[in-house]
Order: sequence, then structure tokens, then C-alpha cells
Amino acid sequence: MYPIRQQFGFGFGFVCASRSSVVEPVQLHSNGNSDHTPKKSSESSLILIRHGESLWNEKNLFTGCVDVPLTPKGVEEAIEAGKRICSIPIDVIFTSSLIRAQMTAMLAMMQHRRKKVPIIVHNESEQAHLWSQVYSEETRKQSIPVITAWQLNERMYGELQGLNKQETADRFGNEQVHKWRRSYDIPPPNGESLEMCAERAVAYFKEHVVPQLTAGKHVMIAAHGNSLRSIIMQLDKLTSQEVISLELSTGIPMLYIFKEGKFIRRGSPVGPSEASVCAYTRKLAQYRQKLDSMV
Ligand SMILES: O=C(O)[C@H](O)COP(=O)(O)O
Repeated sequence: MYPIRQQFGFGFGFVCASRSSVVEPVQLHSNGNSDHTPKKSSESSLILIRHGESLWNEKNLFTGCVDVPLTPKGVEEAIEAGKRICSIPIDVIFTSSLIRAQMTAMLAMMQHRRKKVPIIVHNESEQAHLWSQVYSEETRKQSIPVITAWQLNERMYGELQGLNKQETADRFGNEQVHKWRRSYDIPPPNGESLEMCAERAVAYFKEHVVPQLTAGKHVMIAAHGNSLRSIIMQLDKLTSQEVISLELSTGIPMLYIFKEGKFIRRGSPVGPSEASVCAYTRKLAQYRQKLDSMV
């Protein structure tokens, strides 16, 4: 019988401590080998990506925590994003509990050259962990855990959810709606301000994502415009005034390098054919050369 720790989360070292599983640094292979053996001094890459266009983005409706899927255009955006990051290492994926972010993560990973299978980790119950375990070391080597967390959900837009953004601006004025959408501490009616969203999203990032990066693991987060704005505000040390002008397009990946406890923004990788996509660091270029040699 598998030791208890391998019974949950198919041997990725996930321990079902509570409903919100405690995620330990991911050891991909029990024999310690992995695509990139983590060293404390190593650099890790962090990819942030806002979901592709959703059906309510297309209708220009406030979405927040309403769970709507991608449009065909949003699917294409997710696939294009995957092509941009296809040669950048990814060991673990974090996403929200909303389908538009999960679809984006899965579609992007279909383009990855390493061809590992992203598998959603089920932590809604101990039985869910037990019933979703993987009994093959070889299969585990070819898998990437996808951890879903409500803390990464889009900010909750309260009584604006479902309203048309233009009609709302016509009714309340452009300035008021802009404050609701982009200010740091002004919440929409009975909704979350960006500050309130940061209290959960940034806390989750610090508690669950940073340990992975510190252990030398490469991470992708597929989430939402405002939950990511709150995280980027932290990474880029933006003021509450500066964050007002921070806008994230749908489906455009952003790359950070994490090294010695610091985050260095490296922009958005361009297509896989451009040399610059992995010229950000020597290690990324080496990883790409390794993929080239595997062809
Ligand atoms: O929740 C929404 O409506 C969008 O995902 C983000 O909306 P915003 O750009 O108006 O904050």
C-alpha cells in the first residue's frame, strides 16, 4: 500500500492537511531526478497569464466570480499564449477555481514542447485525493500538478456582476466606474476592492507559490485581471496610485525570473521562433537547447 503521503495528490508530495491542501515543494520524481533538479541558489521562472477572452468579456459584462467559459477567440488566445511559453520550463501550475482560467491553463499547456500532462489536483476531500491518485512512477514523470485555489479567483464585483460595463458607466458616470474597476481601496457595491482581493490572492501567493519558486520549481499561474493585478502590484512594488494604470490583456503571458528571493520582470515572451523568447537568462536558453536536442 502506498505510504500515506503518496495516497494523496498522486505522489507529488501533496499532504491533505485540510480542505485547502498544503502544497509542499513539488518533487516530480521519487528518485529525485527531474527535468531540473532544484538547487537553493537556482533561478526559477514564474509565468503569469490572464485567462483568454470569456463569453462575458465579449458581452462587456462585469464578471467577477461568476463562472463563465472562454469564447472561441479566448480559446485561440490561450493556444497562442501556449506557443509563446512552449520552451520555458513549468513544473507546477496554479489556477483559480473558475473555468475560464482553468481552460486557459490547459489549452496553453497543450502547446508545451515538453508534452507533460497537466492534471488537476483534487483537494475537495480526502476521498477525492485518494480516488485521483496515480499508481505509476513513469506516468507521474510525465505529469504536471495543476492546483486550483479560490484565493486566485477574480475580484468579486458585488452588485455589478452581470451588469453591462457601458450601461453602468452611463448610469453612474465614467469616473465612478473607473474608480470601482481600477482603484486600490474603493470597492464596487457589496464587492471586493483590489485591496480586499490582494488580502487573499497575495497571501495565497506568498504561502503556496513562493515556496515552490524557492525550491527551484518553475511555476505558471493562470488567473484573472484583478487577482493578477494585486500580485503584480506586490512583485513590481507598485503604489496604490501606480496600480490604477496597470492593465492586463487577456491571454498575454508575462515572465518573471525569481532569484535569491527577488522577482525580476522580464516582459512577455514572444513567439517560440524568436531567439529572444528564451534569451532572458542562460538557464532558460539551456532548457530550450535541451528541448531542441529531444526532438
Ligand atoms: O471581472 C470582470 O469583469 C473582468 O474579468 C475584469 O473586469 P475589469 O477589467 O472591469 O476589472
